[in-house]
Amino acid sequence: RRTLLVFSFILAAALGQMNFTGDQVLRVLAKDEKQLSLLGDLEGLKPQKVDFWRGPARLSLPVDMRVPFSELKDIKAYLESHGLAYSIMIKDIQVLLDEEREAMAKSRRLERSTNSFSYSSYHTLEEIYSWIDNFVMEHSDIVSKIQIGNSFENQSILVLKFSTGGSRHPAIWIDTGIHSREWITHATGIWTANKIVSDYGKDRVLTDILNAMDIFIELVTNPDGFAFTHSMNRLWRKNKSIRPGIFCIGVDLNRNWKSGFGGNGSNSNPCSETYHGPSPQSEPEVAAIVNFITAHGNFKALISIHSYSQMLMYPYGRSLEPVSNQRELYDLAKDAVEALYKVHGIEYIFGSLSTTLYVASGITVDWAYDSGIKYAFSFELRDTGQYGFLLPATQIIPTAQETWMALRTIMEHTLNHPY
Ligand SMILES: CC(C)C[C@H](C(=O)O)[C@H](C)S
Ligand SMILES: [Zn+2]
Ligand SMILES: [Zn+2]
Repeated sequence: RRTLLVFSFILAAALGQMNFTGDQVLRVLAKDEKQLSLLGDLEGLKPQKVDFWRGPARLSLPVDMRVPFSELKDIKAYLESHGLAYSIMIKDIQVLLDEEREAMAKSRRLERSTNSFSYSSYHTLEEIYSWIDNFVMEHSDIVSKIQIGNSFENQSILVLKFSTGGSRHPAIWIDTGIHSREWITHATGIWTANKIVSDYGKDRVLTDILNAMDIFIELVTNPDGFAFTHSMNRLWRKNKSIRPGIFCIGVDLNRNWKSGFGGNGSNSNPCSETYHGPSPQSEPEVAAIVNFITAHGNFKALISIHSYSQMLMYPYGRSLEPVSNQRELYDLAKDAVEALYKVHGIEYIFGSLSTTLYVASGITVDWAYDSGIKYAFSFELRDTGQYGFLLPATQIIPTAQETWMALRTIMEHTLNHPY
């Protein structure tokens, strides 16, 4: 077994999988705005000096940043010279990556021998796409698969439709994996899809929802980036688009939407992790969703799932100005996080995006809200930084179970408050 493990690492190394040995995630607490902007100055440098896992937001929120081993000395000197206090959240990224890969290899062997899909493991793009085909075949009475477009690298972009009939039921949209490194979100989406077909006809609330509304789930919203996190760079966030004369790859798909495009909290530097792209909906992965939701014309709720931080937020991200139904969204978010807390005691904070996290422009939920979808939410799943994007697979099912109760609360409210 050890030899197999060693072999797979050698193979991965040979195939070019990036190595993060010695990389650390530092947690920095800025004392004042000056210090916060000093951190911001580290963003988008080439070669990359730091990779923000939780970007500079507000003074009360810590900044988490991965520092490549080669930059550690300089960055720590930079922080100390400016009196920026920091702690080491993760002292060697590669250790966690090795554990993650080992868990996946073990699970894959088990899945092969039992010919069953493990909902408590992470999977590759191919494994998820073949799960989708089996899942749709097994539950063809209620689930169908729709291809809404192709990614930049020509992967098909797939959406699961859950419907009990009717021509144009009011609909609910859920997307996971728009940021490819946020692996817990795809895994949560897959478990949620299975939960819907398992509970329909048993859970009164879900049955009422599905008898009156359709649910659409896009599990791999950034397929190119997701494939890249398996093949080359586990911490890749953006899509994989390339353009002549631009020397960094990828656009942040959560900054490429029309609403507030190019505003504060998005970056015009193509090397930045929050690069908004050349124009709104320039990315096929975003354009596919815009076209699909606009053509359907009857979506009543949209939920875009990210990680990490344990937050439930609603528009706006682009400005501090409250949306018209702010009170309702606040109360609904409160109900949802209470339902989530009851499952495993996990605490979420909630509120509008710009006031709870940071100002971010060109984001999914602002576009949804401005398109008339009054119930628009963005989740940040577990955890709060101990593992960050490298959340162990043992937490997949607990995370999905608690998230389901919040999703169900939002969907129930949407059903009971037609507009
Ligand atoms: C809704 C937004 C602001 C979520 C955030 C991001 O896209 O930066 C995630 C934490 S990655
Ligand atoms: Zn994200
Ligand atoms: Zn209500």
